[in-house]
Order: sequence, then structure tokens, then C-alpha cells
Amino acid sequence: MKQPKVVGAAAAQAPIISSFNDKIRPLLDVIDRLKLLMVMKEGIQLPAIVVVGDQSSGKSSVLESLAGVNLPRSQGICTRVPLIIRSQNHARPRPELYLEYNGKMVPVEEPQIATAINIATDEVAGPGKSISDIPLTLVVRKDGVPDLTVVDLPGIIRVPVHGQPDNIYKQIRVIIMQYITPKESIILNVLSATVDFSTCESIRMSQQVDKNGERTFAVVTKVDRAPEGLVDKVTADDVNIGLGYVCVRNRIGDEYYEEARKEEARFFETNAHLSCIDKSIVGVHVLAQKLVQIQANAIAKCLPEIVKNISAKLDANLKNPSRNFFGGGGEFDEYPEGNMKHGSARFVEMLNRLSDELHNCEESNLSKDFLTEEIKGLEDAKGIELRNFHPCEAFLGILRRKVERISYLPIKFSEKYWDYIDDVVMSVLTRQWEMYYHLKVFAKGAAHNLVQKLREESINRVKEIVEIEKLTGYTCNPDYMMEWNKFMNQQDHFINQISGTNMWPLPCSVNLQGFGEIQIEHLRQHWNVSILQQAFDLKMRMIFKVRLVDSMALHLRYHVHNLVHNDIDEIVKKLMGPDGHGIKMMLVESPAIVAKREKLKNIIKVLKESKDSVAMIMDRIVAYDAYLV
Ligand SMILES: Nc1nc2c(ncn2[C@@H]2O[C@H](COP(=O)(O)OP(=O)(O)OP(=O)(O)O)[C@@H](O)[C@H]2O)c(=O)[nH]1
Repeated sequence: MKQPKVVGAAAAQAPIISSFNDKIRPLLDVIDRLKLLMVMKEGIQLPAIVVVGDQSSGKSSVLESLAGVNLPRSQGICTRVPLIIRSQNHARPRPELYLEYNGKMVPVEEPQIATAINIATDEVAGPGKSISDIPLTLVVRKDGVPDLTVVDLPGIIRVPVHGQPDNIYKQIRVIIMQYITPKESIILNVLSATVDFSTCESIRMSQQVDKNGERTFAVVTKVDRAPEGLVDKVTADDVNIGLGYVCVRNRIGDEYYEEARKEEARFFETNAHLSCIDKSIVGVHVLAQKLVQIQANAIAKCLPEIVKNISAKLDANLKNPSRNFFGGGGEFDEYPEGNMKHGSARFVEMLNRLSDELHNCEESNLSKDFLTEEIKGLEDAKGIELRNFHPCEAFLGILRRKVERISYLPIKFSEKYWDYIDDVVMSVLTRQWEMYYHLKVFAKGAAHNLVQKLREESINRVKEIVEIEKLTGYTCNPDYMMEWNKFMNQQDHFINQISGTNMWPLPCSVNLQGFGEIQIEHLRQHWNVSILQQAFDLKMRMIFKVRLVDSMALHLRYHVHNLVHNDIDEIVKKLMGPDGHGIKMMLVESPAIVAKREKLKNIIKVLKESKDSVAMIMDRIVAYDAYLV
């Protein structure tokens, strides 16, 4: 096989290209520098010429014509990863080539380029036919090549061949879209002259992101295979290519590049169908020239926007570093208030539940046993008369038993409530002191001990409240008396229903406000109006449950108020130490936060350097604009 003699597209370039290169090089340098600084990771898009085309449309052939190197070419899929080709004109006779991938920079000899790319592709995408979006970069420094950076992407395959994953089309589409969607990208659509352009998948894709073709440029390949009707095809422009067409004939088989260029020129001169074609849209040299110009325009157009974006990002990072720690502003400031509101609502909710539980645990079987306990208590202490506010032995006996039966509920409640308070305090301190590891650990430890101490005191106090209720049937609270009166108003009706005078059949139940439907048949066995009346009275005096919930609510609120307003102060004083020395020791940041802060510093450094690089070039843009005029 004849080894292709590599000569770049611009070997025979017109003086305009080399003069153009002088202007474009600094612009490209700044873009390369921004790429090296990885500003894209900070969400800043850089201009790029992205090559797309259907499978075997001739993308690699076009690129090797431009960069003057021998890229892998085949009839099947061969571009399996994005290949960024940076061609740079240099005056030294010996070309310099290297491949950058996976953090490596591998020098390559020119004849081994295709093999080296295949090896690198296997390493990045795995052997076989699978594809990957991790790019390889090929740097070509060579005399006579245009200063261009282009990205070659895998060709679009509709039907997977043996060994390719079933979703290969989807995978390739995702990679292509990722590269052509940013408005900074110029889309170089490679179209084979042998096909109807409107059926090309690459046209469909580029139209999705660039409807009017304002940033789409087309290169038509294989013109030697289908010259007939080509002029009409490109002048009709049915597929909306805004930046225009260039038709080329690439190297065929083992042709030398020089031979290929000569053959191309001869072909466009002599072919009967193409001899009349406008010469400003044919040939690899013209393609190189136009791409350099399009690239320079794109960079010049984007740079002011890039400068603006870099400045905005820099400002945002400098002004509000806390956003980087808490994932966007706002929630940290709102946290304590939100949490307190949440806390109060939770407390009321928990108390309501306690009240229900206290009521239900006693009254669940009251429909069958209503007043049984009271009647028994009265019979045991026969002859005792009840008067308002006058405790008697029967009443206190029953009261004691009732309180004893439910005493576990308020204790359980206060344990649960203090557990909740502990959780809230811990989560507030975790959030508040996230950045300061030592401070966080100390504050959490101290607060936890404090909450545990209060919890113990509080539970003892609740036990005391329960004991007090066992001894006291007395109340002077007018609300409770009103409540008692309301219940007592139902007494006559209740007794009548039990006596059943002039009623047939005898009613089995009676509805009592505050108690619901009560079974009464069992009460007829103990028919004694006086005992029934006294028992009813006794029952209605069991207002202690309401009072229990109230006392607990007041007590717990008081303790939590003290915790928030006074006791936390104690923790802070301890933290400060006698001379305020302690706090300095505590303010050492946690390792995770140190890492985050370092990352933020790096971002700021990258952005500052980027800003400087771009600032240096801005005057050149003015010069470039003047040059164009
Ligand atoms: N006759 C002729 N053949 C060409 C021309 N351009 C490319 N070819 C041939 O078309 C075939 C495919 O070319 P490639 O450059 O590998 O196509 P590709 O689009 O890079 O392929 P994938 O990346 O695999 O999709 C090769 O055999 C080339 O030699 C041309 O202008 N004329």
C-alpha cells in the first residue's frame, strides 16, 4: 500500500490564509486556554466547529484533508468517540503530533496516527463497536495547515450491525445533541452528494437545534460519484444551510494528498456537470479558508458574552460563597423560623392527640359499664352526701383509681415530647454549625446533655402533677364548673330514661352529650334514684383529665421557653470560655468544608485567570474587526 504523503490543505494556501492565521491564532489560543482551565465545567460554553454526518458520509476524509493527516477511514463505523482535532500552523519542517486522552499526552508519529487513534478509542470506549462521549484530542502542529479546532463525532447509524448495542442510534444521537445544542457551536454538516440531502438524519438533527440554519455550514463529499444535478442541489438549498455549501472531492483509496488536490482541481475544471459551478464553493482549500473565517467570526461574536458570563460567575462566587455550601441561597435564613413554627404546630397536634387518648382509654367500654364504678364506690361508702366542691371519700377513691389507670399516658407523652425537642435542637445545631466541625460536636453534646437533664426534671414534674390530681377533686375554675353544669343538665333526662316511667318498650340506651350513646339496661338492676343521681354527679366531676392536659401544656411550654431563651445562653457561655478563647479553637472548619472551600477558591482562580486571558484578547478583536472591514 502506498503510504500517503501528508501535505495539508493549506500547503498551497493563498496569502490571505496565512495573514488570516496571524489574526485568528490569538483568538484560538484564548479559547484553548479557557478549555484547559475547564471553564465549561462552570457552565460557560465555548465556540466550536462540530462535524456531523450520516455514517460513511465522509467526515473523517474531510478532516484528514483539512489537517493533512491520515485518520482512520472505513466503510463501517470507525469514529466511536468525539475526536477534537486542533490543527495549528507552524513553520518548523518537522510536524509535531500528539494525542490527549484520559489525562495523558501521547506523542504520535505521523504514519501511526490512525493506529494510535484506534488504540486510544479502544481505551476510552472499550474494544469492539461500542461508543463513548469521552473525547480524544488530536493536536497537529504542521507547516501549512489552517489554525482550526474541529470536533469529529460518530456517524449516525440507523440500524445496528453485528456487535453493536441495540440502542446505538440513541447513544450517538445523545452525543451529537450534546455538542450541537449550545448556540456557540457551529455545525459542519457533511453530506454525501450521492444521497438526497433532505433524507439525511444529520440534517434533521441540526434543524432541531438550528431551525433557520444560521450556524449550519455544509460540505458536500463524493461529488465525483454523483456530479449530475449537484449544482441544482446546492443552489436550491432545500435544507436551509444558512452559512453556505462547499463541494469537495476527498482523497480516494491510497492517493497522495497532493495528487488528491490536483485530481480535485482537475475534476471541477473538466467535469461536464460541474464546469460551470461557482469556483468560490468548491475545493478543500476553499473549505479551509471558509472554516477559518467562520471560526474567527464565531469566536469574536462569542467572546464579549463569554467575558460577561465569566464576570457574572466570578461576582456570584465572590459575593455569595455560602450559596456553594448550602446549595442555593434562602433556605438557611428561613430555617430557624420555619422550624419554630413547625415546632408549635407539632406541640398542639401532640396535645390534642393526648387529650383524645385520655378520653378514649377510659370511655371505650363505657357503654356497657357506665356508672358501674361510681355506684360501687358509693355503696362502699354508704350514706355520704355529695355537695359541690366538697370532696368525699367515695369521690377521692374513684378519682385515685381513675388517675392511676391513665397515669402512664402523660408520662409517655412528656418522654415523647422531649425526644422530639432533642431531635429539633440537634438538627438546628447540625445545620447551623455545619461548617465548624468542632463547634458542632461540642454544641450538640452540650445541648443533648441539657435536654436530657430537662427531660428528667420534666418527667418528675409530670409525675407530681399526676399525684396532685389523685388527691384533689377541687376546682374553682368557672370554665370547669360551666362544663359540669352542662353535663348535669342532662341528669333528669338520664334518670327518666332509666326509670322508663310510661315508656314501652323500655329504652336500652340514651344519648349523652360529651359521652355519646350509653347502654342503660344494666343500671335498672341497681334501681336507687339517690345512688344513681350521686353516681351521675360523681362521673361528671371527673374533669381532671382536661386539667391534666392543661397543666402539662403549661409546664412543657414553660420549660421549652427557658431552654430556648436562657439555657442555650449557658451553652454559648461555656463555648466562649473565660476569655473567649474557646470559640476560636472551635471555629476550625470540618475537613469536608475545607475541601468545599478549596474547590470554591479554585473556581474563583479559574474564572479570574479566564477573565484576564479574555481581557488581553479583547483589543485583538477590535483589530480583527478592522481587518475584516
Ligand atoms: N469517491 C469518493 N469517496 C470518498 C470521498 N470521501 C470519502 N470517501 C470514501 O467514503 C468512505 C467513508 O469515508 P469516511 O471518511 O470514513 O466517512 P465517515 O463519515 O468518517 O465514517 P464514520 O465516521 O464511520 O461514519 C471511505 O471509503 C472514503 O474513502 C470522496 O470525496 N469521493
